[in-house]
Amino acid sequence: MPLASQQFESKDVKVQLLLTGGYQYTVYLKSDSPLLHSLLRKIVARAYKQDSDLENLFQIPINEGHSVLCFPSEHLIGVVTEPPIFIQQSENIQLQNNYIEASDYIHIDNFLTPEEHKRLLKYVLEKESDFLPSNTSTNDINYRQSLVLYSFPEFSELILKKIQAMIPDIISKLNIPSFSISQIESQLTAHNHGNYYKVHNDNGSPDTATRELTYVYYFYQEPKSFSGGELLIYDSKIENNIYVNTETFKTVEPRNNSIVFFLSRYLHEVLPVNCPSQAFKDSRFTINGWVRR
Ligand SMILES: O=C(O)CCC(=O)C(=O)O
Ligand SMILES: [Fe+2]
Repeated sequence: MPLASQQFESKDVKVQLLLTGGYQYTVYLKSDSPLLHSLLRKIVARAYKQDSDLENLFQIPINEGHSVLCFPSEHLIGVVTEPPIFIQQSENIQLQNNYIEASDYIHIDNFLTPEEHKRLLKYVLEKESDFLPSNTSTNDINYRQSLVLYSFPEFSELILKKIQAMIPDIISKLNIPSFSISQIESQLTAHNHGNYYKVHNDNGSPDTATRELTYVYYFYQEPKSFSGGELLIYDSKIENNIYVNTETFKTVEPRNNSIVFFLSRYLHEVLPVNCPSQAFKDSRFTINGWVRR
């Protein structure tokens, strides 16, 4: 049972146990504790009617270890966690410990026509003063450095239409279950000298949980005036029932006028960009976003 998280630091979680007969108990567990994961696995097993080799008896120390709460596992009907822990309901529900899932991506060149590409570059340079420093859902200032333009109506419609038309083919090439699209988000970014985005996934919080696919369209002015800025997409494995990245990854070169698609749950990062001129016009530009189910 993969849990949707990547930066899963060990921290306290308030866990309310809902038992048959209307009984409720609140316990505090570490987010990476095997007991918490057993409780969540039990809920998933119930949901998917997969009762297997899971624990039959829970014994949970309470009152600072002076008492123990025991109950048969079939009496557990739900858990309320604070902060929220979302269980990723994916096609990989049977992934086992030590199984390595190789990441996959589709990279397509010549996404825009030369004329559209030229127009987009001109547009972006005119909008330089509207770009804002980027942030992350955790507001960690050292996690991501780049500039973002959130509104670019002159281009977003064109891009979104093209992407929407490509999705059935992308789903088939990535060999993932089909889903109906509820929304396609987009933003425009500029990575200049020293900018980066550390390892993250794109759907690990409650408000991003329905993101299925990430796309990134790369464009820049020729001759290319930066190096670096490669996108690394990590392979994943399940460790203590949590998705974590392995040491292995695929490297995506941010080729001019190309677009890449991959699963939003994959861990990925943008390596630092080296742009000696530090001029905005020489940035590594992207239009990127997410296809939601
Ligand atoms: O710029 C890229 O290559 C990826 C950006 C990214 O991962 C994101 O914005 O979530
Ligand atoms: Fe991302």
